[in-house]
Amino acid sequence: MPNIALLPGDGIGPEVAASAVEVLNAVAGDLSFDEHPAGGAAIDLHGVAITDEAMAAVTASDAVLLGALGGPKWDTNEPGAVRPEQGLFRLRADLGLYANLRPVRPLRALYDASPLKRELIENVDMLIVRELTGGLYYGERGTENGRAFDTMVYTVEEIERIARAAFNAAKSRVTSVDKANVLDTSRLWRKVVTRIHDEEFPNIELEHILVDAAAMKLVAAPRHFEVIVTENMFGDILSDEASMLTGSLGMLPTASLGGNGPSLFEPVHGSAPDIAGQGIANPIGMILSGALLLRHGLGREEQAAAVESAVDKALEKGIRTGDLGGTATTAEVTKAVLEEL
Ligand SMILES: NC(=O)c1ccc[n+]([C@@H]2O[C@H](COP(=O)([O-])OP(=O)(O)OC[C@H]3O[C@@H](n4cnc5c(N)ncnc54)[C@H](O)[C@@H]3O)[C@@H](O)[C@H]2O)c1
Ligand SMILES: CC(C)[C@H](C(=O)O)[C@@H](O)C(=O)O
Ligand SMILES: [Mg+2]
Repeated sequence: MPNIALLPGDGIGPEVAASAVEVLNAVAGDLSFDEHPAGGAAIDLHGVAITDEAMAAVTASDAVLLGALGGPKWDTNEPGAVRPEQGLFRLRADLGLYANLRPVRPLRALYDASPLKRELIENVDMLIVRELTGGLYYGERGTENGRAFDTMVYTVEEIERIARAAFNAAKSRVTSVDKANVLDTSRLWRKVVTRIHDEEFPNIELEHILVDAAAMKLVAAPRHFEVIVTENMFGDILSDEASMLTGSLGMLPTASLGGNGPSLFEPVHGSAPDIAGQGIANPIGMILSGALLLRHGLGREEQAAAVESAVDKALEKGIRTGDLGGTATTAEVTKAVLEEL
């Protein structure tokens, strides 16, 4: 019986996590869920964003399902203060999850929900491979004497392994996104990605694009992209931008892979404090994260595909939450997906 560590988190996290659990239980009857507070919920209870006990349970689990962490209640500008996001950083780092896969597949039923023209997004099938345990998020930082600093560090080994993850995921083309006209880390990134390509993946086409131009091209010609590989913060920003090809930030799932233990699955979106507690959050990004958990976390391709197909069919029938221009509640969308399963 696979044991799933469930970290619903804050804001809409628990609302959408409940939907994903319902769907996972419907498609796979043999999962057990072991729930722990994380983020703001853990700060309120224990004063830390994730406890050592929760980390031990997570480490011993078969896969981790996370809702979202954070919110205005715990926002502070005090340097060194405990913040909900620290729970996320500890999970990613301690589990060694350096490869964050963010698939962007606009569904036909939602072409009209995107602010982009239909002819631009038709047949887009993109994967953003975001480096997740390096760069600015994990560099030395500080605030002192009226100045603050965050440092961006990448090692050759960190770039090699994320490059391999991207080339392995690609059928024909990888676009590496950097800022090599400015940053030393990006110049190293470009050099290492090129070497891994030339030595190990010569049959895949490799191109390099600067991040500012990539941000433009993502909305001007999204079909151009198959696999995008990029450093931690560029990947964070570009994936929220890319979510609008699908109609809403609430649509995108992610898989964080690469460690020796369990992998972690969470939607791209955050705790959405502006709509939390109303039962109107879009649960699809979270439900699709459950599908990625079945596929990458438990090796259950058939069950993963069944969830994805149920989501497609439910949306084809017209049900939508407010972020997609509809009026359905989280529970109604979840029920519609369950009916298609
Ligand atoms: N992985 C995570 O846990 C994660 C990710 C991103 C942000 N956050 C945190 O969440 C908090 C809020 O951040 P934010 O407002 O910048 O980003 P957000 O992703 O929470 O919300 C941005 C906008 O998108 C909407 N939205 C997001 N998900 C939605 C959904 N499922 N259905 C409908 N609408 C949805 C929100 O209502 C909001 O208008 C912050 O504390 C941030 O640090 C956490
Ligand atoms: C909450 C925040 C720290 C996080 C990140 O930047 O990694 C989120 O935006 C994400 O995309 O998972
Ligand atoms: Mg983000």
